[in-house]
Amino acid sequence: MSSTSVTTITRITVDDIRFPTSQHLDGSDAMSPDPDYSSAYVILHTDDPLLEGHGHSFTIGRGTEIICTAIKAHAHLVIGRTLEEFISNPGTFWRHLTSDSQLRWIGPEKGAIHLGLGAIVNALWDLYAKREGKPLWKLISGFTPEQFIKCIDFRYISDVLKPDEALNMLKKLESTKSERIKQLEEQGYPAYTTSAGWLGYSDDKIRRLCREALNDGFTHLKIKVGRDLEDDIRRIKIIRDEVGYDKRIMVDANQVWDVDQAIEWMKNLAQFQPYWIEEPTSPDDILGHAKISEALRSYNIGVATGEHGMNRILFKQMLQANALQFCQIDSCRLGGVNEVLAVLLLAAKFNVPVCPHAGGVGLCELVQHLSMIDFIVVSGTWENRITEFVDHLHEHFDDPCIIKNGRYVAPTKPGYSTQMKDDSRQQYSFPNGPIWKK
Ligand SMILES: C[C@H](O)[C@@H](O)[C@@H](O)[C@H](O)C(=O)O
Ligand SMILES: [Mg+2]
Repeated sequence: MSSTSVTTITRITVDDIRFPTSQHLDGSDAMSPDPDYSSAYVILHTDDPLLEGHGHSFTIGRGTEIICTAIKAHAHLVIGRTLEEFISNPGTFWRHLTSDSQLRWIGPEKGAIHLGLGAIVNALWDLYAKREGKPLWKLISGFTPEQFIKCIDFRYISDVLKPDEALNMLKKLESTKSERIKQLEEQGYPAYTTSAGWLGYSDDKIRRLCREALNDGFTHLKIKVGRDLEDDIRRIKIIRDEVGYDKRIMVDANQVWDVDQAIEWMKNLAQFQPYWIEEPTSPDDILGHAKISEALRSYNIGVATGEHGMNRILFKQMLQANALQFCQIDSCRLGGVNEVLAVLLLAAKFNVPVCPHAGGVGLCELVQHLSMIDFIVVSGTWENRITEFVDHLHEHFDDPCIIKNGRYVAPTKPGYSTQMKDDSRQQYSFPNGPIWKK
């Protein structure tokens, strides 16, 4: 801690912010044909007028008001608390936030209440990082293994990963951390793009965006599938035609299939050598994912899932059951940074690469920090790891992510890159902002 003063959280403000992305079918997939990328947005105000923590949870339009209410329901758990309480034991503070005896009933640790929690927790980390004058990835990379462990609530995962074991994993990588920080600052973190692959895009637009992706240095592209097999085959052919076979293509079905249907459909797409199939079926179906993984192994197609992974317990079981080959943490679906760190550790223990879900609005800004922490502190490698990037709505952020040559450039501004511009928050405020009044 760089300062000895005490900072108290005095009030919170919550905003419902929606972008009309459905107009151009940006973000469209087989399950969500018309998403309006949105943010349930919270500001933690403090008794220091110059210090605020900003956080948000990603939604796709209707229902954002429910997450805003869920955020407000946590207000009594943070107002009057000090930043120093959070800093001195972030894991205990996280347990406090998830343990309200009545709120728990509408979770626990899942659904709307957990999305609300994620926004608050992300805002706390933004506040902490801003106070320390560091970007979040650098703040956490600078923690001792003991400090890192203190961020995590091991309840419900200690049967698989005990704090002592996690501590030893982190200690093994401690002496080489500075080399990785240097590598990261020089080269950036590997990314892939989904910008070309939305289901509602025309063939011409797909072709143009594929070319742009190659020009921008991307080597991995993701596209949406699952609405119609013939259409999938036609669209993947276009993309293979544009990018060739030395680039990797991932496909994403956004939960539309039954388990056996997923296997059959993917056998039909195997000729195009997809690297992974993402969300082939219900995000809660651990054994279903295991069956799909097993069936597609000989085709060299991995299963990726996690953007709807509600908590660390689900990830624990997915990993135990060999149900995923790519672990897609989501910075808002999980209960913010603390729970993400738990899942990073679990994935490292099972030797499964973490390839975060991003896109949306503001998710790229957040997950870049998490991948960087994974690289420097937890897994110690970026081998087989790529973080999603989608080129939408970055202009609304104070510290937008930067992609250079297909890689995320390490952020340098203090905070968690969560802060949206005041003007954007006003313009896109739902339903009374000027954009929605039109
Ligand atoms: C509705 C959204 O755009 C999703 O399609 C998107 O998050 C997607 O699953 C992704 O992996 O980027
Ligand atoms: Mg997806």
